[in-house]
Parts: sequence; structure tokens; C-alpha cells
Amino acid sequence: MTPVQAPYPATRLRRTRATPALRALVRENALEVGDLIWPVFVRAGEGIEEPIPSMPGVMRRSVDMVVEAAAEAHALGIRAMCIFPYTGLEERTEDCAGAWDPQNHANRAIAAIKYRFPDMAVMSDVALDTYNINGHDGFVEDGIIVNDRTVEALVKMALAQADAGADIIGPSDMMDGRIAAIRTALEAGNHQDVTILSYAAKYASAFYGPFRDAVGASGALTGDKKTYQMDPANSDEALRLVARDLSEGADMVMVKPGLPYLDICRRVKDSFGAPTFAYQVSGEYSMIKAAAQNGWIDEERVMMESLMAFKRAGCDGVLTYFAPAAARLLNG
Ligand SMILES: NCc1[nH]cc(CCC(=O)O)c1CC(=O)O
Repeated sequence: MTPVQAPYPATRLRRTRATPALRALVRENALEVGDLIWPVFVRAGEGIEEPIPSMPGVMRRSVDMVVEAAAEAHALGIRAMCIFPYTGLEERTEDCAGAWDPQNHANRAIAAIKYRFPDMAVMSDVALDTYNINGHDGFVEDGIIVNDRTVEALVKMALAQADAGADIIGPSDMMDGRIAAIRTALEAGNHQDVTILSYAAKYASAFYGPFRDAVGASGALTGDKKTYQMDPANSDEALRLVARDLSEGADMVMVKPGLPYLDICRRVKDSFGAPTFAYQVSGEYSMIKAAAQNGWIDEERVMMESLMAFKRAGCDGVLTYFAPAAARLLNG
């Protein structure tokens, strides 16, 4: 793009900023409720809504209460939710068998939401961390997170989610080759129309701290995830990962975390033009919440500004814990 403008005073860029009407006319991006994917945490039990201390306003809900939350979201116009299981240590095993149990909380929640709201797009999480005794996204053998055996398990997990009714499979594990393996299995398993939103460029980030509390992984995790999640210093590598996942059959791709990685969002969108999403992760959410609770920032304005930033950076949509609050504001 080559902007052309006359020298001052013929050009006064403030002219188009002078009134709300003019600003609305020249506004380049818009945020809509349809851009939002709402992540929710599901746990065992019934009638439970348990606050997560490190994520003010976010709950762990039993399946029945997740359906109530879906009703609320649906009434606000939200049409996409992402289900994350919370598991206690007693639900975690070395073989991670809970991950592909058709009756695990996540799969029951997916089925329950789809039953009540067939038009809600429900996204799953594909990774072993919430079922793994050691909190890693893959199987651990002699201290190594093994790739290929993990991919076989991820395929079983994804198929169970598709069987439960998931519209969007969300592999967040960062193993190599999982998109092709999941895609092949979905095609063979009569799930041709199930989409894959790949966590293609997922960084080994400290911004996931509150999420690991939320899913019960903080105590469980041994070591770090740097052998599979990306180095925050890298950007070209993100493009290689996105290219790889698209060529293996991903329908949509994600950059994660969000705000600190908007440069990656822009590069991905410009390079591939594929549907691109960002995950405004738990730490980003909690920072805004904490500052607002201290009276240091205006929560609503910072929330909306941060969400608009994703649109400006080229994202088609954003996974955000703010989804209901943002939808309420957008609905006026
Ligand atoms: N499969 C793990 C997973 N899926 C989503 C998040 C983070 C989400 C957030 O911080 O909001 C993580 C954390 C991790 O990689 O340890």
C-alpha cells in the first residue's frame, strides 16, 4: 500500500476524526459477536459452579451447568464455545485413557450442548495434559515427550469428540503429524464435515499460568513444555508450522497466546489467507481483571480494545474468556 496525501495544510488527518459519525465512516475494522469463541471449563458433579481464584469471573462447571451457561451464551448471540475438562489428580493416569472415554466430562458436555442447541458450534480440546498424571500434552517415556505414540492417542481422542458431536476439533498439543492423522481418521470415520482448528503456532508461554490452575494441571506438571511448544523468540517457525498444518488438512489455524503475538497473527493472515484465530489466554484475561479490580484500568474499555486489536491484526475471530461480557456490550 502506498498512501498518497497532499502536504499540510491540504491534508489534515484530524478532519476524519472530528466527529463520531466521521469516525464511524472511516473505521477499518469491526468486532462482532460472531467473532467470539467462549472457552468454558467442565468438571465432575452436578449443580456445581466453582470459581477459579486466579481467573475472576470464570467458573468450573458441572455438565448441567455448562448447558445453563450455553443457554446464556446462546441468548447473547454467541454461537461458538470451546470445552476444556478440569480433572482432579485421581482422574489422571499414565495411559491417559480418560482422554478418549466417550463418557468423560468434556464429551458429555459437548453432547449435552449440541442436544439443546444444535446451532452452537462446539469446539473440543485435543491434548493429553488434562488426563496425564504428569500434566504433559503427550506421553512421557524416560523423561521424553514421545511424538508418534501420542499422535495415535490424539486420534482416538479426536474421534470420541467428533462422535460426541463436536463441530470443531482443536488440537492444542503441538505434536508433529497430528493434523494429517486426525484428518484421515475423521474422513474414514464418517466425520467428513467436522472441522479442525489447529493450534498451529502455540508458544511455550508463561501466560498459561491461570489456565493450568483452572484445569488442575499446575500441581501435576513436571518440567516445562519447551520441547513441543514454540520458543517465544521465533516467528518464521510459526509460518512453517501453519503451512504444515494447512497442508495436512487444517481448516483454520490459531496463534496462541494472543496480544503478545499479534505480529504472528498478521504474518499468518498475510502469508496464507486462511481463517485465522487467536487465543486471548488465561494470563492475558487475568492481567486485565486484576488491574481493573485495583481500579488501575477501565475493564470494559480495555477488554474491547484488546479484542479489536485481534481484528486489526488480521484475525477472523478470537477465543476469549471475555466472550459473554463482550457480547453484552456489543448487543448494547
Ligand atoms: N493443552 C494445553 C492447553 N490448552 C489451552 C491452554 C492454555 C489456555 C489459557 O491459558 O487460557 C493450554 C495450556 C498449556 O499448554 O499448558
